[in-house]
Amino acid sequence: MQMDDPIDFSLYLVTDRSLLAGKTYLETLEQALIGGVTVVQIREKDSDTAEFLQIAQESKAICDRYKVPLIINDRIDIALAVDARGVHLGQSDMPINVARKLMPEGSIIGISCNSVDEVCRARESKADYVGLGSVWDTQTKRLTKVPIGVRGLGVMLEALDGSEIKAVAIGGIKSTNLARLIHGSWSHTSHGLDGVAVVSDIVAAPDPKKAAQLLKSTFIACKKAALSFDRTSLWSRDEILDKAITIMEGVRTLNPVIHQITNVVVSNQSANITLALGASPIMATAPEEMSDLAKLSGALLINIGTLRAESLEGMRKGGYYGNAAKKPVVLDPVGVGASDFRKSFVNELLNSWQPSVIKGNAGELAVLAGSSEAASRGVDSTAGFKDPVSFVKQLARKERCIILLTGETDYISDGKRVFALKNGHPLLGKITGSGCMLGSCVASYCAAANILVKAVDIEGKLTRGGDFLSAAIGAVLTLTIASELAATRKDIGIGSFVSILIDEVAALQPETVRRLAKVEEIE
Ligand SMILES: Nc1ncnc2c1ncn2[C@@H]1O[C@H](COP(=O)(O)OP(=O)(O)OP(=O)(O)O)[C@@H](O)[C@H]1O
Ligand SMILES: Cc1ncsc1CCO
Repeated sequence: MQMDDPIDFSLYLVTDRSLLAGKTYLETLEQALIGGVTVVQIREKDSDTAEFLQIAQESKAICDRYKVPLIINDRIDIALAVDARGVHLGQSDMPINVARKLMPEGSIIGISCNSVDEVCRARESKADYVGLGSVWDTQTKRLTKVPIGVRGLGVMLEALDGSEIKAVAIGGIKSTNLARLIHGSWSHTSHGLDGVAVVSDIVAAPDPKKAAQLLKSTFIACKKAALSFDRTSLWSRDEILDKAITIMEGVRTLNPVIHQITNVVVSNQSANITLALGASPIMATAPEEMSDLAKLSGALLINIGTLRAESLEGMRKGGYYGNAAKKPVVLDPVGVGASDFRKSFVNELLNSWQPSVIKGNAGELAVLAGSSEAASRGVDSTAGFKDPVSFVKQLARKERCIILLTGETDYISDGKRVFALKNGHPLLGKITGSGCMLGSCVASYCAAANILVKAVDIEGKLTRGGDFLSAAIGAVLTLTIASELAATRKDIGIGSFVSILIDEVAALQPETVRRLAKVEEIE
């Protein structure tokens, strides 16, 4: 191992002797190295110099044996004394330019950053890597700053675009939340993490080798899957329409169970439209049954329309188990702009799991994107975007999922391509829950799409297992074309429209969809 060999940051172990579970510190370190840790940082916040030095020397000898670089937290004197590969600094430790002068040429200097400003300063000071965190709340460090969550990492990574600086996330990272971290942190400019820093999931594990192996393989698989999001489907508009129709027929023959955690206003009409599509609804909210339902169902819809504090646990677990079971999860952030409660709730959910599709009206999606451009009042959108095409594309890239923006024209993007769908009838805007029913259609179509490709695509299942772009397009076409047919009925009014719409969905023929579809790709 030479001083100028590039460091593999993928699994960065930060030590903490207070968390050891049975094994000695050195045994734990060695097991972690055998398990695949790629870089080690010795953090000894409570040791005196002599003890720190001894730990560092012993750690260095073991790391050398496994050809893994050693980094010392904060103490440049200890780093020099043991000939460590580098130092890791906090914001209130020695400035990087001073540390650079003290350390031998070619040393690695990293710094902890909690904000975009700190990342920009690290970039100006020419840090070699940044430790971004804390991602989640953690027991291993007394947090002085609010956790940034996975969705706060993307903007920090974006601030490193065009630089060679590596980035690792830190804070509460475990094998169980790693998938969410990798996907959710990806910036809309396609900048991903170079690695993850882990403390307790390895140090406090009964089997540190196994823990490290699991973290490493999960990191590699998730990074590969996250990269696959950048591949867009190459099908033409007509092929996508064919696929949407195949999925429509697939729902009718496969009858997938669609688990829906939805609002109390629309629960009944959502269950009925799911049946009309040919799928089988189960409306269930108890956190205790989320794991079983994820295995049983083909997809999950999470709609926050009538949120309560008690809803959080079920929705958090639902999405988590949905991801774990590789089932599509559709998020409908109804009225997210109406209150801070809804906003922080959705943020919390998106920090816990990866949606496959997010659907919403302009007001809702503007809030998710942190944009003030589109206005809303309660659950209704009152104005749209000047440039909906770029908006959906950017948001799809940021959230790394399909975005469906509803309105008179619906826009659907996978982050690369955008389709505009112009079917529908003004009566859809007059009834309550048309968007919510559309959420049920999207979840049903994603379930069928996921089953239809199951054998083909093993990677990237988290967000891209099925052809969710075609599924979302098919779902919109089904509801909106059915609405056009329903509206032609004699004496139709707001009340009867809902029932007739459900009848038309059940009776809709694939040829009718093909004939009436107004889908165009926007270049
Ligand atoms: N004026 C309209 N003309 C045509 N289609 C419409 C119109 N208004 C809504 N739609 C269709 O209705 C579906 C639901 O979209 P909408 O934007 O109304 O959802 P929403 O605001 O979330 O609804 P809700 O909050 O009532 O559930 C979309 O597919 C959209 O195309
Ligand atoms: C009216 C309403 N209020 C909360 S959810 C809902 C259904 C339409 O979004």
